[in-house]
Formats: sequence, C-alpha cells, structure tokens
Amino acid sequence: MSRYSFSRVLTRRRDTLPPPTALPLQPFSFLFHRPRFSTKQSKPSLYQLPLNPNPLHISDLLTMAPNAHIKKAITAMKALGIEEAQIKPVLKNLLTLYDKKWDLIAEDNYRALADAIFEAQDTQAVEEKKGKEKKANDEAEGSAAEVDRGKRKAHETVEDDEDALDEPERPLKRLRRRGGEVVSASASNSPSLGSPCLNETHDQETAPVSLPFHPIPTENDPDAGALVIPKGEPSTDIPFTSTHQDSLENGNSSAPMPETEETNGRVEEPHGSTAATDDVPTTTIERASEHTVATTPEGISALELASSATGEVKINLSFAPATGGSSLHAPSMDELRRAMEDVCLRQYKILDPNFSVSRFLNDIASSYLELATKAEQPANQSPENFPSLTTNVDVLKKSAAAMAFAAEGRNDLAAKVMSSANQSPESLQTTKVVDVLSKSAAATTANTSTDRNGHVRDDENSGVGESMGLVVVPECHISADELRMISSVSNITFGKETVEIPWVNEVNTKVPSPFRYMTQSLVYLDAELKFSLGNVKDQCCSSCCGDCLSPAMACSCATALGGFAYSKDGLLQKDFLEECISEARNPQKQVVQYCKECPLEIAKNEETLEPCKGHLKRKAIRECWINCGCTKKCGNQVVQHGLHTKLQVFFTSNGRGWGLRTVEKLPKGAFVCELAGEILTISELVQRSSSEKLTSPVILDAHWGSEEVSRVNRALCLDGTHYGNISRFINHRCVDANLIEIPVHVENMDLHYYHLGLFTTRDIEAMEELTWDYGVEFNDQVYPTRPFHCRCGSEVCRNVKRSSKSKKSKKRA
Ligand SMILES: C[S@@+](CC[C@H](N)C(=O)[O-])C[C@H]1O[C@@H](n2cnc3c(N)ncnc32)[C@H](O)[C@@H]1O
Repeated sequence: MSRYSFSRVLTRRRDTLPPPTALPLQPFSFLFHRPRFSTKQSKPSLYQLPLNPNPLHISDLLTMAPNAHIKKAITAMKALGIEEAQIKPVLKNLLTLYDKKWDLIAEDNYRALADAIFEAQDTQAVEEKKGKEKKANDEAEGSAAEVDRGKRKAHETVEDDEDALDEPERPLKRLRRRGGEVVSASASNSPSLGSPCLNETHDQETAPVSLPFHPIPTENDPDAGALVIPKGEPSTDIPFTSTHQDSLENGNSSAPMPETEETNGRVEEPHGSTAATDDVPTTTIERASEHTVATTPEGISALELASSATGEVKINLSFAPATGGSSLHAPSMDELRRAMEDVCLRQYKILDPNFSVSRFLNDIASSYLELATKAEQPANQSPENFPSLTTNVDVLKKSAAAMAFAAEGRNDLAAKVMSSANQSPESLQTTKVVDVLSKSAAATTANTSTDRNGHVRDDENSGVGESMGLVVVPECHISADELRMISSVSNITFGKETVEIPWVNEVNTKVPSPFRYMTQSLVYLDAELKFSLGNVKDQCCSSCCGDCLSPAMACSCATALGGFAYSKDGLLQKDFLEECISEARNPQKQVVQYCKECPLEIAKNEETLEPCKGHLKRKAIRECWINCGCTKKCGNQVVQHGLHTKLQVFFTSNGRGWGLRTVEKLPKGAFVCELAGEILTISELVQRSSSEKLTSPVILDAHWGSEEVSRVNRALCLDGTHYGNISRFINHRCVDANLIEIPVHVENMDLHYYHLGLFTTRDIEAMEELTWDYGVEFNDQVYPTRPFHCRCGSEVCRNVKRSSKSKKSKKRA
C-alpha cells in the first residue's frame, strides 16, 4: 500500500494550480509612445509595455541631420492637419523632455509629438474656458475688487496661452487607453492614430482609462525607472476621458509620485490650483513631500495618500515587504490614483468631470478632522465612560427585539436588550411595538441636553439622547450577530424558508449562537462538484409529463433505482423506508464498502496510511429535476422543494443545548428537511476541526469504496456550523431516532455529492423533539471531529457501551 501524507495531498493540489500568470501584455502596444528601457533598469514596473514592433530604424535616425529630423516631424504633423505654428513650440518642449532622443519622438509616426500637441491644445482650451467662467463668476458677485482680480486672471490666462507657443515646459498629457484602444485626449478623430471619439455618453465598457506615465531614461541616468518625473516638467492632470478635461483645472497630477524621498515629485493642490512648481511654498508642496513612500524602522513601506489642509489628519497606505515578499513594490501615488479613478469611473459610474480621487481623499481627511474637532470631549470625561453613538435605527431594532422577547414571556432577555436603551421590560410586556417605539422616542427627548459644541448629549443616567438622527446610548454588550439573531426572534430562518420557524428558551437566558441561514448547501472552497445540464441530459426522462407518479409505467428516473421512492401521498414508500431503516439500524443488513486509499486516512496526514474502516453503502432516492419533462407538482420532486413542516427551535432541558421539535403531528415517511451546510473536502474538514468545535459535520460517504469515488477533492462532507439550515439544531439519538437521513440525488447521479433528506421513521406527535442518528462512534478516533458525551436517553445508546464497542472495533482493525 502506498504511503500518503497530508503534505503530499497539498503538493498534488498545488500541482493542479495553473502556473502564476504573467502580467498581461498590453495589446495594441504599437500605439504607445513608449521610451525604451535600459537593460540595466533595476525596477521594472507595470508601466513597462511590450516593445513597439515597428520602430523607426535607429540607423535612419543617426544619419539624419537635425534639420531633417525637424522637417520630418513637421511633415508628419502637417499630414494630421496641424499647423506649423502649433508644432514647433511643442516639438521644442518634447526635445527637452526626451533629451533629444529622436528615435523616441519619431516612434509610431511621431505619436508622442502629436499627442503633446493635442494636449497643449486641450490645456489651452480648458484654461480659456476656466478664465471665462471665473470672469463670469466674479462679475456676478458684483465686487469691484473681485472683478479686478477676475480680469487680471483672465488676462493672465490669455497671456499664458500666447506664451505657450514658446514656453518650453508645457505640461504633457498622456494617452489614455482602454481595452486595447489608445486615445489621445483631444485627438479622437485623428485618422492616423485611429482613436475613437470620446464623449460623455461613451459606454463604460469602452471608456478609456489613463495611461501610466512612461519613464524617460537619460544618458546620465539610464536606469531611470518608471517613477521618475522629467526634470522641470510640471505635474499634469489626466482625467478619465476627453470630457473630463475640467479636472485638469482641479489639480490632478499625471506625474507619478516618487518612490523614494530623493525623487523629484510633486502633487496636486487639492483645491483648484493648477500645477505646482518647486518654488511655491504652499500646502501643495507640503503634501508633495508627504506623498513619498516612507520606510518605517520596522520595514513597513507607507504611502501617504492625503491629509487635512494643515496636516493634522493623514491617510496612509502601508504594507510590510516582509509579508508581501520581495516581489512587492510600493506603487506611486499617481499610479494608485489613476487606478482608483478608473474604478470610480467604471465601477461606481462617477462621471463628474470635476471628480478627483486625490481631492476626495483630502476631503476625507478634512472631514475626519472636522468630526474629531466636534467630538472633543470635556476634560473630565474619559473615553471609557463616554457613551457610544448609536443610530436611531439601532435603538428601534433593540426595541423590536425586546418586544419580541417580551411577547414570548422572556422578560429577562427583553431586559438585556433594552437595558442599553433604558427601557423597562415591564413596559414592553404591556404595550405594543409602536408604543415601545414612541416611549423610546420620548425617552430620548426627555433626558437630553446640549454640550458646549452644540451637540445633544444625554443627561446624567438618562442613557438616551438624540440629535439630528443620532442618539447617545450606553454601550450595548450584545454583539452585532447576536442582535441580528434576536432581532429575527420570530423566525430563525430569516424568512428564507416558506415556513417560519421560531425559537423559544424555557430553560435559561441563552440565545442561539449566530450563524448564516441558507436553505441549500454550498461549496466552501475546494470541493469539486459537477452539476451540468450536459451531464444529466441522458439521465433524465424528458418524455415524462405532469406527475411522474401517475402513469402506470414509471419513467426512467424511477426505474434507475427500481421504482419510485415516494408514494402518491407525498410520503416515502413504506417498503423503501423500512429497508432504509433496517439497513441503518441492523448491522447484519449493512453493506460496507472499503476504499483502497480512504480519504479519511489520507487527510489524517500520518506517515502510514491506515486501512479504510469501511463505509456503509446506502439506498438512495432519485428525484426528477428541472431537466425532466414533468411539472413542479410531480410526486417525484420532494426534497428539492424544501421544508414545509411547522417546526420550533427550543432549548433542551438535559444539557444537549438547542433542539428542534415539530409543532404539528407528522406521519411516518414524511420529509422534514434537508441537511444543508457548507460542502467541504475532507482535508478542509480536518483543518477546520483542528481549530474550532464543529457541530457534527456529516461525511457524504454513501458511495465511497466504489472505484469512481477516489479523488480527495471529491470526497466531501457537510458542515452546518457557520452556514446551514434548520437541521443544524437537530440533536443526535442513538439507533432509534425518529428521523433518518437518506441520500437524495437531485441534480445528477454524481456519487460524490448528494443531498441528505431527513424523513420520519415513525409517526411523531406535535411538540415532540426530532432526532436523527449522527452515526457517530463515540470511541472512534477516525472521524476528524470530537465526539460529545451522548445524552440521547435511548435504551440502545452507543455511548454507554463504549468499552465493548471499542474492543470490537480494535479487533476489526
Ligand atoms: C448539530 S448540533 C445540534 C444542536 C445543538 N444542540 C445546539 O445547541 O446547537 C450537534 C451538537 O449538539 C450536541 N448534541 C447533539 N446531540 C446530543 C446528544 N445526544 N447528547 C449530547 N449532546 C448532543 C453536541 O454538542 C453536538 O455537537
């Protein structure tokens, strides 16, 4: 027998993983004006894009005289309909920026130049517009001084625009791309660039995003990385689309923020100023220096994103390289901002051209500061004594929860809930919810006063205050989950079932522990489940119609298992049920299958793989499903339609915690509910059970031992501890339980996964507790769960026969 260990299981799983995906190559790379990188470049980044497949050959460039370069560039631009007067100043600027590297400028038919010209045009247009708007505003305000300033500003703007033709340091805007399309901000109709026209109604899917800044290697610094800003280049905004030009005016920066403090970065002025310059001693500069990636003594890299105006509040992002591995590099502020703006545009549909992530973050910092200032406490009030702020909604929720308790006579619980809102349980007992709520409101207004900041606080001992939608209440020690649970006191299923299932506790003050109710099992993570119409189309009876139980001839869904499991009254066929019961309770009738390599043993991760202990072969039900030709009322569809029985969760009186009981009489063979929970692999179960107490997971091993069921990730179980349905409240009873679990195939006949339906083994009286035999061996160490001390009270309880059972099991092994 081969030896397995847990690490081997893990190795196998890792092998099945796809190889780590390389960074996706950017399609349409030939559209980028991307300067080459030195091979010595130490820090490649996401900005590195595939090389241009069709560059202008270097020998062409070397042999050209300077004038020839210029002439060629002008010719290329004129072909795009750009006038010479517009070309020259930008070209001059570009030559400085690109360190006279003509090969880079000439790439992609002088794309960099064309782009820069269009950007310059954009900038000019925007500034003109801004000047006009400013002027109009100033005039509207009617202040002579303001008007003067407005005129001056407008005049300056015009002058700036004129100067732009000669100005060597005109901001460059970069191309934006989306889905492989590269779009110049304003050159959307440029035929040679093939850029689609952009407008505000542009489909989100095709909306362009900004390109990251491209690094410029220089002779002095051939290793210049992606994050270096060309010297003297003012930072420039890159808005989302050409329709977002205005955001340029609002101070966004297109220049990437430096990665180290030595680099020459600057950031936007958050409130309306345009590009910052080195000699402007404003908060812009203060913030610029803050936007560096700092490394703390612990080696944590931190990027300061934003701050309040004078720096009291700061927003930082940090990561510890130690946890991320050496492959992590701190993104620049600009990189991050652009990524976020893209998210805001595409995911949150923020289309306002004035929107800027940087400004938004700064606003958060400012708002935080504002709130912090308002919340200033009196000197003698320590934070521990200060009441927590709770919304009115919370108080109403508590009121409703307490009311529900009171309605059930649970004054102790009602008191617990409402003590936080200063409500007496007695008042709840005698009033309706609406009265409670109005009392609550009255209480909030009767005992409040205003603090020195104008905020309403509760008076001494009042516990409740209210102001502008906020009430102040003492700390509530009920957790959010508990509150959610007790808020839904009338229905533990949170309305997810067609019937309501209330809970009661007549024994103590405990409330059910929180869990997520779900009506159907769902895969947790690794479990391999194969449901597909393709798989089941041959297994179903597409020719059947109406109710499959009606025709004399049973359809193939039935014949597959030798007749239908259900009878026309909706109960299990008597014979079928008796066989199932007998099989479960009578060892002589049991067929046990043994795995060659049992998943339970493999998951134990021990040096030696122990022999399989055996798995009970189970009779199973097969239901018609949506791929069958019958209707929803077909009698062969039961478990899939969920529970319909009137049930109640109650607290048991003999130390078994919560239990489930039926409120109505149930006949023998009736379906009660499915066992639903998270579908785990056995390995996941072992891992989980090593760190927490599970509420009796169920192993789906009815078909284990047959050849097909061998793969570890397909050996499954159900765990209802965190997610589950009402079955998670059903207690165990040895042997003579009144429910039996029967495998039910619904979606297909996959032997790895099946539903487990719980059916009554006998007639059950109203208010009788429902139990089923978990099949747990109390002395068995094989199952990866800790058995409990059984208090089922059955005459044939297995827990009391531990010693004799133990001997038997040792013998067999
Ligand atoms: C599926 S849960 C049943 C609901 C559980 N009683 C509760 O309070 O949530 C299974 C757990 O209930 C308890 N339990 C169930 N049947 C029991 C029994 N016969 N004797 C003692 N404890 C039992 C055990 O703690 C077991 O792990």
